[in-house]
Amino acid sequence: MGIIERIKEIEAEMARTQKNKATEYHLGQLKAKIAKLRTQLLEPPKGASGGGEGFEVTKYGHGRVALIGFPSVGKSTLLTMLTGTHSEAASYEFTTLTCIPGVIHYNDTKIQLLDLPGIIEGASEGKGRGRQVIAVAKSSDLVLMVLDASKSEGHRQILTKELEAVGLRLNKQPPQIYFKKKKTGGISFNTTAPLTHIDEKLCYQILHEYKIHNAEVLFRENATVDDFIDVIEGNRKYIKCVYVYNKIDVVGIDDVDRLARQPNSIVISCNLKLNLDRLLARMWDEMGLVRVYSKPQGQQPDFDEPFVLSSDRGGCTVEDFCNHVHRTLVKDMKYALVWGTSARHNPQNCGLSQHLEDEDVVQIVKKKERDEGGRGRFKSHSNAPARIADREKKAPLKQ
Ligand SMILES: Nc1nc2c(ncn2[C@@H]2O[C@H](COP(=O)(O)OP(=O)(O)OP(=O)(O)O)[C@@H](O)[C@H]2O)c(=O)[nH]1
Ligand SMILES: [K+]
Ligand SMILES: [Mg+2]
Repeated sequence: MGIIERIKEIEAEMARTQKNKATEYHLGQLKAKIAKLRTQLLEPPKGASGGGEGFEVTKYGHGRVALIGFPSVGKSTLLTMLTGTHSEAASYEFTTLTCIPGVIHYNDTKIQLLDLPGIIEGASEGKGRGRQVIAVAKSSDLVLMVLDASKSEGHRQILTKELEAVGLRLNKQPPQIYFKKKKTGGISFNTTAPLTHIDEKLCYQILHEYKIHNAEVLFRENATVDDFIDVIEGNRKYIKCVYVYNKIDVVGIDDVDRLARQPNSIVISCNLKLNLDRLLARMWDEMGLVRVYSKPQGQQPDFDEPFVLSSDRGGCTVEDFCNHVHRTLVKDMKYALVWGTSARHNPQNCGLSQHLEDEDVVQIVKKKERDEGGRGRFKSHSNAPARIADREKKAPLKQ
């Protein structure tokens, strides 16, 4: 029997099994069995080299966003509208057959947007080009799940399930569970929060299923069986997802209103160019990018060329900023002067661990240099983002 058939069989058994206290342990074990099989399914066949032809696109810009959705929901139309890069759009399904990259220029940053072939139910098991498409989704910082506002609302659940089946976790934080395999010593089980979904015995059973007999387990939150399995598997990818309902030009206002109120959702129409600005702003917010302007001593900062940091990737402390500018800067820094929302007063004298916020201005004072001690001040720069100009009015940027 193949892996997919075995997964189906276990799923059927789970569906037959009533959920109650007596079956809880058995169900937990079945969940672990499925998770193990799915992981096997994802392993590339022996001797295969990569696989996803046409799908390996080089990363570019400050972040990557993938367009995921059923066929003909308008992914390619959207890519063309947002990036100006043409991607063939047509009324028949599977118009797009590979990964088409485009670039969004927004807030002085560049975001790579990837158009992809449509995926269908069963994608996670290799139907269509599902596996390659999902691999691209996994490599992204944000998924835009494009949905057709006029089609079944079940599509959202089906696609979410497909992505979860291959280890993607949408709009979720990693579970607060410490887990470490050991060589000896048996299982040590501790918890700092009351557990209502799982108990020690069930944890042991799941670990047994994984043939793990020595490990340290610490639950720091009221996590579920699924959370625990995710932590054991360890290969989960936690990624943000915005559900984009396109084609609202063909549905009634009541439907538009209902869809717009779904969690993490936005409604748009490519045909009528409706709400595309809001989509861009939303995307920007979700990416959590932090623009930092570098100020050379005694000069204006260059407000056209931010250094772009990210709290999700690489971090956004003064140290991360230094590493962006030059690899020896951390070593040479005496302290940093920071203007902006992260500063308690302007400028604040900061160390390497200071967390920077979007549109902060940073001057690195090197060990050998003497800081200018309040000489000169910023003139508001013609291209300066409004927030910085405002801030300057309130608290002039000295130094
Ligand atoms: N009514 C309406 N039609 C749209 C809208 N956006 C796209 N379409 C149409 O939907 C059809 C499919 O668009 P595509 O951009 O090819 O969709 P896709 O998701 O890239 O499709 P595949 O590549 O085949 O998966 C085309 O006929 C588009 O003109 C919209 O906002 N409203
Ligand atoms: K199409
Ligand atoms: Mg397409």
